[in-house]
Amino acid sequence: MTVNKQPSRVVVIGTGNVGSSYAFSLINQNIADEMVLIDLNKEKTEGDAMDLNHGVPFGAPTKIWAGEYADCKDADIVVITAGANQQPGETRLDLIEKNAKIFKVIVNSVMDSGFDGIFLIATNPVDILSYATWKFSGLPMERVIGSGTILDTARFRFMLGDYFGIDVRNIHGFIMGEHGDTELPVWSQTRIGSEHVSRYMEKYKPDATKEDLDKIFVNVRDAAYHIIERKGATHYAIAMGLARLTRTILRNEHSILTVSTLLNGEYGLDDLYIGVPAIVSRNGVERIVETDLNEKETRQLHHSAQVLKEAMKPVFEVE
Ligand SMILES: NC(=O)C1=CN([C@@H]2O[C@H](COP(=O)(O)OP(=O)(O)OC[C@H]3O[C@@H](n4cnc5c(N)ncnc54)[C@H](O)[C@@H]3O)[C@@H](O)[C@H]2O)C=CC1
Ligand SMILES: CC(=O)C(=O)O
Repeated sequence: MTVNKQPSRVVVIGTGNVGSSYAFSLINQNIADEMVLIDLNKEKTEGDAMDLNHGVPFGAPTKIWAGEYADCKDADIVVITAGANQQPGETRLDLIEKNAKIFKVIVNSVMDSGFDGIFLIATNPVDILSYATWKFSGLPMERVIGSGTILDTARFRFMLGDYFGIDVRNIHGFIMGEHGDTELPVWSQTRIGSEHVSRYMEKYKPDATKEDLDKIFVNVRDAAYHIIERKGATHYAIAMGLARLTRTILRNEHSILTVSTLLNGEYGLDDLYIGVPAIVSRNGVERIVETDLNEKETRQLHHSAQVLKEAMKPVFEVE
């Protein structure tokens, strides 16, 4: 039998908490044929590559090495998880100046290799750095994808599942907007199985209250602060979310995920990256699925966009 399929290659730039957890998720889920690790700290990537390679016999055949920017040339996906993370009390937007500078160098180095694939961005503030990557790279918008509110949506579904005692896979709801303090829960579209959440409460959980749901959202929004206070960083859940995104791209799954993508008039907004439900496939973002929002949700989304646009200004100072 002749196997002539090109191996799929993922390059991870920034192998700190998030990047190394992502690499670990990827080999555990048999998602890519090749994985290249790049970091300012070359010794660490060498150590990570050795350690991960020693796990391959327990998992799937993946070729892993500590690489160089030249390795991005043949990559299907470059995932950027490099840069500063939040210290206790810091917001994601506080990281903009430091990380925009780092991104200018990284994105230029990737593009100099001849890279022509898809960027996945996780570094914060993720919406602004996704926009910056789109600008710096010159790639079409569908091939620059931010992790957006995939993690917030996962937290929302997990916490609602926990509250209602229902399998998280039957909780259908999402968080939109900035991956940060101005994000919003889309209650008008939140369902438990086939029932709208408010109808489900009336029928099956009369002791549930709107105040409880409001508290759940606050815990979702502030989850990163709660985790960072306790352990200094968050990384496992986002790593699994990035692996999910990688899989939907490499396997052309056409999944609807709340990624950060460029708006061009959708929701009455344009020229910014922000978290919205979109179909993701082998071509990247196929289409934004413009969901019906009620008046309050529309107002909240516009507020989130306004805060992001204001915070985006320093990105252009490093251009
Ligand atoms: N989008 C999301 O949902 C999430 C985003 N994050 C963000 O991910 C980012 C990374 O967080 P951690 O992994 O905890 O940080 P970390 O400090 O553990 O790792 C960052 C890595 O980037 C490397 N790095 C810095 N500058 C570089 C450059 N110019 N080239 C190559 N490598 C470089 C560092 O050497 C380090 O290994 C942060 O911005 C954090 O806020 C974290 C969790 C969730
Ligand atoms: C750090 C971060 O962005 C998060 O855990 O949501």
